[in-house]
Amino acid sequence: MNEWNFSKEEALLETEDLTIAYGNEPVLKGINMKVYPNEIVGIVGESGSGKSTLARAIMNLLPRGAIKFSGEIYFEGRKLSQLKKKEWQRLRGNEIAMIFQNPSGYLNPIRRVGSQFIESIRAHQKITAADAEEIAKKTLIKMNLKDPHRVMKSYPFQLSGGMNQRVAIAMATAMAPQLVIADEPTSALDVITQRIIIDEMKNLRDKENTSILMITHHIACAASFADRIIVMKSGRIVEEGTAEIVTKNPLNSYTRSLLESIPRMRKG
Ligand SMILES: Nc1ncnc2c1ncn2[C@@H]1O[C@H](COP(=O)(O)OP(=O)(O)OP(=O)(O)O)[C@@H](O)[C@H]1O
Repeated sequence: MNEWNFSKEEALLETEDLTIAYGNEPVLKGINMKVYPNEIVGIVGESGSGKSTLARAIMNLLPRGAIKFSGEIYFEGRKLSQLKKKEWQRLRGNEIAMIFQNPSGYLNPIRRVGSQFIESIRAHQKITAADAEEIAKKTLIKMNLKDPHRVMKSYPFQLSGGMNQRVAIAMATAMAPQLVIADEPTSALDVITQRIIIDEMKNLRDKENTSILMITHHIACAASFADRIIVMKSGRIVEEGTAEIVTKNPLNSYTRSLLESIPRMRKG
């Protein structure tokens, strides 16, 4: 049992009646969802359905003063609203890591990738710079960056967008956090690299028991990756279930329309 008295039978992450508004109209309306240990959950829905707001709310990255927020978020049974600044620093990166659609918010443009990566590892683990460099290079190789030495020596602007995104994913996953929240992490990557990244994230789950909350527009992508799918529309959860049931036997007409759009896109 850890310091938070968390039992592994419980959800790792849970939202309770989470409602968030930027103005008067809520963009999340009473969201109740859970992610269990060692589970991959896909959140799908059209643009504007509130997926990113949900991810940022979990990471406490919303401008609290500028939003209306009600409900609660629990991580390992603990109310996140009660965490102090220091506890948030430990939680982010160590226990929950987020991968954004665009790595530019993550990487400092005027520092070499290697020093940023080594520093981020050493912020979470008491090891030498040489050991941190070893971990960083191994993680970069896993992300199909075949020349980790060159990547470590480069500034972000010397790498392609897809390479920077893989660096960001490597940095987020190097410490094997308990939960990775990935917001459209592979949308800027070519299909082969997408497959490698997805397989690597599955590996992380299998080897380190990391849970993954993956946000995507594409229900087909979620179906190939997730154990469970949550479908969101206009700030509400309209359907959820195992990936197999949701894709083979969807109950909601919106889920059916997402599924029907897959062959239409291929034909176009
Ligand atoms: N900082 C903000 N200020 C005001 N409104 C916002 C802000 N961020 C998001 N919104 C609004 O909240 C709603 C939900 O946006 P959100 O980005 O969470 O949706 P999404 O499902 O992630 O969309 P996408 O797939 O396009 O990223 C949208 O109507 C959006 O315009």
